[in-house]
Amino acid sequence: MTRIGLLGGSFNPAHGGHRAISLFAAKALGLDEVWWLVSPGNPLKPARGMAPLPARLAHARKIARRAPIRATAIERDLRTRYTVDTLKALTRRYPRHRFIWLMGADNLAQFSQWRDWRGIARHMPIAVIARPGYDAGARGSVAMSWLRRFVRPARQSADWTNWRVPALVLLRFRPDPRSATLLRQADPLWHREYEATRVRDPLTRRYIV
Ligand SMILES: Nc1ncnc2c1ncn2[C@@H]1O[C@H](COP(=O)(O)OP(=O)(O)OP(=O)(O)O)[C@@H](O)[C@H]1O
Ligand SMILES: O=C(O)c1ccc[n+]([C@@H]2O[C@H](COP(=O)([O-])O)[C@@H](O)[C@H]2O)c1
Repeated sequence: MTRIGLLGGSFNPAHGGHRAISLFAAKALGLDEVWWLVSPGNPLKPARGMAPLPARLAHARKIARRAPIRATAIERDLRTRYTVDTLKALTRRYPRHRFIWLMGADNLAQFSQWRDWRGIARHMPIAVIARPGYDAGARGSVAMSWLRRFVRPARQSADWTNWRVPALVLLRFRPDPRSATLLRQADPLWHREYEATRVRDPLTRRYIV
């Protein structure tokens, strides 16, 4: 049984914070791999200012190098945009893998706006990673008022494959202030260097265009 953590995101661009939280979650949860699901387009975010998918994937693959992290654009292949649909499709496609959904506290704060968010929680366990500036908002969020009753102690994290869903664990991690917003402010054209890059998806083996 392969234990996989799924970190969905725009990765516009990927950064060391993604890598650090993934390695931390992998250790805390005893994961074999973390898959970064580089989104073709977050349904709640405007397409404007979003770098092309091949550039985001190529850069994510670079940031993930030499770590047990696979950056993939598999949602393009699955033709899913909403996380609930992606998770169902992935568990169908990989029946021998066990998956846990990973997200930063900023995503938990808005989680109740996601399509069928309770369905996501019923489908697989969730691990939320602390993020500077967002932890209070996450704790007081609409989603948390329902999820609170399913919270598991962090000291039991490694046992997540035996949890009955819904199950949520809050992972304390040394605050990591890095963000894609800050990187875009510093260099809005960060994706320029990937214009002519051909990038192959490590899971589907297809070239992403
Ligand atoms: N520094 C961080 N600490 C904790 N979680 C993080 C951090 N950076 C990103 N994440 C989490 O990684 C996932 C993907 O993040 P995303 O690609 O949106 O990057 P971001 O830095 O949050 O981007 P943006 O600033 O554009 O919103 C989300 O679940 C997000 O909460
Ligand atoms: O399914 C939804 O309704 C939904 C709404 C907003 C965001 N998401 C997912 O949340 C993940 C984080 O997105 P982002 O843009 O905040 O990095 C990414 O996998 C998105 O597809 C999903």
